[in-house]
Amino acid sequence: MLRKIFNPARLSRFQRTMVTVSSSDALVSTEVDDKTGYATVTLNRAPVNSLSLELMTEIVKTVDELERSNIRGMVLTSFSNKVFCAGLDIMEMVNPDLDRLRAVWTRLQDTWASLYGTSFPTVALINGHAPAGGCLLALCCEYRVMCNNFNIGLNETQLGLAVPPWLQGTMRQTIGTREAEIHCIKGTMFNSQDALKIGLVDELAAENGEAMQRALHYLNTFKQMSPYARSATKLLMRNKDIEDMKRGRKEDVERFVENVMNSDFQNGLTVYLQSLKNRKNK
Ligand SMILES: CCCCCCCCCCC/C=C/C(=O)SCCNC(=O)CCNC(=O)[C@H](O)C(C)(C)COP(=O)(O)OP(=O)(O)OC[C@H]1O[C@@H](n2cnc3c(N)ncnc32)[C@H](O)[C@@H]1OP(=O)(O)O
Repeated sequence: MLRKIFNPARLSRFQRTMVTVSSSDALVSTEVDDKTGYATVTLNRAPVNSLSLELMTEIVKTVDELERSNIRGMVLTSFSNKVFCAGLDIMEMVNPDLDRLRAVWTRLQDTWASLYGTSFPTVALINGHAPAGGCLLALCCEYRVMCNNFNIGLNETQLGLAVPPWLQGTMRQTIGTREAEIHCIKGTMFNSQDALKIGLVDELAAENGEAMQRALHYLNTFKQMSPYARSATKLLMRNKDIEDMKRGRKEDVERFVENVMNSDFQNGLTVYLQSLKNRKNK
């Protein structure tokens, strides 16, 4: 069954919808161009947009609001021109409170489902590094434009985390089964050129302005197309994955909690955090 379908009857409402901008201290800010109907959603959590419970809650809220306002497309990007998103906030996993840890994983599932299942077209403008959960955000979008000289990939296994089945599936869909298996297991991080070669991203750009032009070009390809046919086709392709995730979500949360509470994982995390700091001090 289709979960959400673009409703052309609601278009007239959209045409009256004007520019929306969130407050300057918001974790996620949104601007809608009233001429094109395209929203630019900017992740705004300094320094590296790591996915805390609060940031993920804002992402889900933003996508839900955009879904209700009938925009014609969305570009997801970062305030920083160095890091698109550094993945899950590692601090959420250090000696965590169990209820909050469960909420974090549940919200990551929600973030994936809402971004992956938008009726409108989505482009990730990857203007910085995108490890793990950062790569996940990009994979949820339909199209990926990446700036040169950054890294992207699902490096969870390098951190001692297993990649959940729904995230593996999104990777499989993007780069194919064989490559997804190899690179999820290895936890490969790709530089921009290699990410393009393997199909993890669709286009490269020298800088942000060019990346935005390429992102808008993708959105413009749907200008003359029936929004109904477009979104119905997308959702018919994606809804089964979302339903599958929802069916197994409780077990998925418990696997994550077990993984994180394991003492080897906690020890590894301390070493990993220290290695991040040492790298910085070099
Ligand atoms: C079968 C089912 C099993 C269930 C189990 C499931 C588990 C699967 C999990 C799958 C989902 C996703 C998981 C994740 O996302 S884990 C997080 C992975 N992220 C990383 O490894 C990124 C680490 N960071 C970096 O590599 C670099 O910081 C980066 C390249 C992103 C940027 O480098 P840069 O030099 O610009 O910045 P700094 O390294 O100096 O960082 C600035 C400060 O930010 C802190 N930082 C960085 N990343 C994170 C993070 N992810 N969380 C929290 N904090 C982060 C860093 O320590 C610096 O802090 P200080 O200024 O205080 O030193």
